[in-house]
Amino acid sequence: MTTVRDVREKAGTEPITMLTAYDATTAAVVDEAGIDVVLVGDSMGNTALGYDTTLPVTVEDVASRTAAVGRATTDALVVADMPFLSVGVDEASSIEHCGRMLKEANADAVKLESGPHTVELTERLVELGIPVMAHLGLTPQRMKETGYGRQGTNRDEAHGILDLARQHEQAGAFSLVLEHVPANLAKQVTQALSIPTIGIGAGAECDGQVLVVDDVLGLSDRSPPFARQFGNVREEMTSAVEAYRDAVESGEFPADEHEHVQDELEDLY
Ligand SMILES: Nc1nc(=O)c2c([nH]1)NC[C@@H]1CN(c3ccc(C(=O)N[C@@H](CCC(=O)O)C(=O)O)cc3)CN21
Ligand SMILES: CC(C)C(=O)C(=O)O
Ligand SMILES: [Mg+2]
Repeated sequence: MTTVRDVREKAGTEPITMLTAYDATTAAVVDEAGIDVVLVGDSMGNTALGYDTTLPVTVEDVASRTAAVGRATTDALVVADMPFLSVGVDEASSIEHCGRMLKEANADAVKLESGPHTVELTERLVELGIPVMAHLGLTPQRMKETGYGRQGTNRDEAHGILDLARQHEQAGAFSLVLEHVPANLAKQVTQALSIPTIGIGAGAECDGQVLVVDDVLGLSDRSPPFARQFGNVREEMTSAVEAYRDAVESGEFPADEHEHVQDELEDLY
């Protein structure tokens, strides 16, 4: 069982591995492969749920997927990614939504897309016993405002990210995702913090790395420029489904070994 303490203590020692999963089958594969952290990402909006963005994803979507992932996971830490507007609107509903992930969905921690508005909230959640992973740089829930481009590309923006990183560490976050920022910014944030940084499109100097599992497997129709495809699962799936279709259409499936004949059922009429 990986704990938030294990993850925190890995900072500056061995690399932390994190991948998303949105269902029990995929989570079992990720867990058995020895990945440290399974993130039930709101990227399920773009992947499992078929939306164009993460914005329509609900607390219910993340809670039910987190519960499924948790049932299939024995070793990895399970982190629920809080969807758009589930936190930050007001303190009480933010705490309630995050609390549901631990109480109902059995998550080990929550991740919040962070900003100036999540510093006090992070402190309050941690105080209540809800571990928080922070997330800075590209925060896709703000895509209407920022687009999907690289963040922290000028000194002002970079200082803003470094500052917020420090504030979230101070507030008690146990780790920080840095998304789509220059490698030299991610390196300096990593050096400035004692909690681990987990990068996605943030260079090699973070304490860990995360990617969307569909991108890693080769399941996505579109992937960000920073992702790497490590397999061809979509091709594998396509060839299996086509082989099934061909076998049914040709009468080759089901064959004798897949059917059962009961003697006394001959001559029913
Ligand atoms: N499958 C998948 N993988 C992801 O990594 C991912 C999701 N979905 N959904 C949620 C967010 C969205 N992400 C994205 C999506 C697109 C770019 C991208 O194409 N960036 C280009 C174009 C920038 C622009 O449009 O301005 C770039 O060059 O930065 C980056 C991150 C990362 N996340
Ligand atoms: C890519 C990670 C960091 C994420 O937030 C997600 O998958 O939703
Ligand atoms: Mg997310």
